[in-house]
Amino acid sequence: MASMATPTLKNPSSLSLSSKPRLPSPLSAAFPNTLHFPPSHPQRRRFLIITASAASNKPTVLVAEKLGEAGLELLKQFANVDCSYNLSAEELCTKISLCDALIVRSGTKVNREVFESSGGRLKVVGRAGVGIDNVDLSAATEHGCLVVNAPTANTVAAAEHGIALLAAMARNVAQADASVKSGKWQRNKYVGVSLVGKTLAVLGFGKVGSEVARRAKGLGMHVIAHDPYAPADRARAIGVELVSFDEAIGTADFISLHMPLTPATNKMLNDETFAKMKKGVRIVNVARGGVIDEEALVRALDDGIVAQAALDVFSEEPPKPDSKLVQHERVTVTPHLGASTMEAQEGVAIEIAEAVVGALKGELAATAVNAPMVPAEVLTELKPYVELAEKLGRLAVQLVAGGSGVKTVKVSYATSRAPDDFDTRLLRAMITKGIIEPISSVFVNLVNADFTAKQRGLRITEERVLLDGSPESPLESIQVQIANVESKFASAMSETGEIRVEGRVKDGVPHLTKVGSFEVDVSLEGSIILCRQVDQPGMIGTVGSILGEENVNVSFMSVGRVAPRKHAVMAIGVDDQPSKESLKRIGEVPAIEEFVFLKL
Ligand SMILES: NC(=O)C1=CN([C@@H]2O[C@H](COP(=O)(O)OP(=O)(O)OC[C@H]3O[C@@H](n4cnc5c(N)ncnc54)[C@H](O)[C@@H]3O)[C@@H](O)[C@H]2O)C=CC1
Ligand SMILES: O=C(O)C(=O)COP(=O)(O)O
Repeated sequence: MASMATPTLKNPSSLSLSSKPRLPSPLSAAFPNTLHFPPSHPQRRRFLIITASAASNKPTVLVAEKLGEAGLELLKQFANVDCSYNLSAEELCTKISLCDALIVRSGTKVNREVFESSGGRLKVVGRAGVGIDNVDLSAATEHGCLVVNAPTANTVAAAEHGIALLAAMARNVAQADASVKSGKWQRNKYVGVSLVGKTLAVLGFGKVGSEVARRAKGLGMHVIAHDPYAPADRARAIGVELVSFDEAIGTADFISLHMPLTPATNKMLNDETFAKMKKGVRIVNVARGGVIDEEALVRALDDGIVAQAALDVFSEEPPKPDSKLVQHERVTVTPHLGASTMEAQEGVAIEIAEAVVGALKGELAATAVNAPMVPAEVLTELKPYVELAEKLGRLAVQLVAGGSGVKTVKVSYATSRAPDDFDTRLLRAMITKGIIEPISSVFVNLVNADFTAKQRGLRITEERVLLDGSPESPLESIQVQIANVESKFASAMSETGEIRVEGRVKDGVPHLTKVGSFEVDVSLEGSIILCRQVDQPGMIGTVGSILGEENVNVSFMSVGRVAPRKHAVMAIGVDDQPSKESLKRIGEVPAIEEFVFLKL
């Protein structure tokens, strides 16, 4: 009849490291893994050893590629900074297990092996730049590692380099320079073409693409663009017409590439697409080498379809010295210099240092690449609900009878906010965390919650119950139901056969307000004993005095009943864990039909 939760359950309070102060950020709940390991977790042991030997409890940031001084200074105020450039893949994998964060540019492959080698310690990868094609985002997400980038500080530098290559290519600057330096004076050989009046097709009309377009218009070019996701009004605002891909490549005298490298853009320019281009087209690539099939480009150059190309980026960097493309007479090359101005590098370094420090503090970075970006003010507002969500998940899963696999969870949010004004991703992640962590060794955070749920075959469906009234508070209540399982506390089952717990936030504190079909009201602090009893006088006193005799402090008691003198559920909040003996004594009270002790 009476039952207790398994002793292996983890308690969030046991997750915090006493040697490491809790960070003051209100958002640390979203990234509890940045600070907390349960006592049994191997990572905790390693962490303690490292902090002890480092004689400080600062996190360690590995900076694997050259970063501007201002960014390094920011990092050093918060972390131990290890600047180790030119690491081999093997060295990186060895070092990474001692690091909480890694900062790279485009020259470091942060692949699955890196995340696996980190042993769970790596919390954040900062890409000091835009393109994150060198970071295995799936592996990062699976390992609960946040990836942030610095998306704005090098935009102008990349655009200026695109324009520099465009002009240099059209006037054969690089070839003529090499010729003069070799003692020649070939004025007729290096006659160029003019830019004014020519059509430039910008492929990828994002930050860099639109800055290139703006500058090209200043040079008197007719600019068109192709970007399936760009808003037409942004293009119109700078006098650029958005056209189809075929129209762009079919009418352009010059093509400038500015899309990210993704499976969809990989080798976008290939034999087939070169064949659709205007004969004599000139191509600039400051995006990524992989968006061009480089062998096809050599063929297109040799066939006269492409008159010239100017390339800052290559599918393999550095390219082989004898690469036909690099050595081609009509190709101008630079060694991935798009972002390399003094100004951009200082800006990027500050942008990435701030993002990495913020993430290590448990804040959500506005430049998160593999996690929902939730604005800081929304997070502050949601904080008590985040806590409520995790605790309801923890309670619900502890009510499941051993052996029943948890597969189907239904979450209902009662809110008067319109759907587009109420983002549930953070709450869903925390419910997932609450459900999964007590029954596994996996650590769940906002980054890996959906992935972990999917991997475990846990299906979480969400519904909103729209309430009338003022949308001042984001949420009235959260209900978590687990279907197709048995409960070790039969009274937790709803009329429709699911384990059901419901809670709300009162004065900023999460409360449990419903168990099964019983209304209760107990603040979700400490731990909880739920008892079902015959509703009769003196029950609160009886159980209270057993706990008092055992020196267990009761923080809250609440009784919910179906009807007077029938069954009632008593919820008792306790500060300390009662001994087995006191739980046994509670179970022996004749009027108590069942009870369960739940850790929060
Ligand atoms: N060479 C260098 O040093 C630098 C290179 N880059 C590269 O430039 C790229 C663009 O950077 P931003 O403009 O800052 O990024 P962004 O994200 O602002 O712009 C990328 C644009 O490409 C568009 N796009 C996506 N798929 C497309 C497709 N199939 N066809 C056409 N357009 C598509 C997107 O809708 C977006 O508007 C980065 O991904 C990076 O790879 C960026 C900075 C420096
Ligand atoms: O920001 C980008 O996407 C870039 O390509 C710049 O690369 P880098 O940081 O100079 O290696």
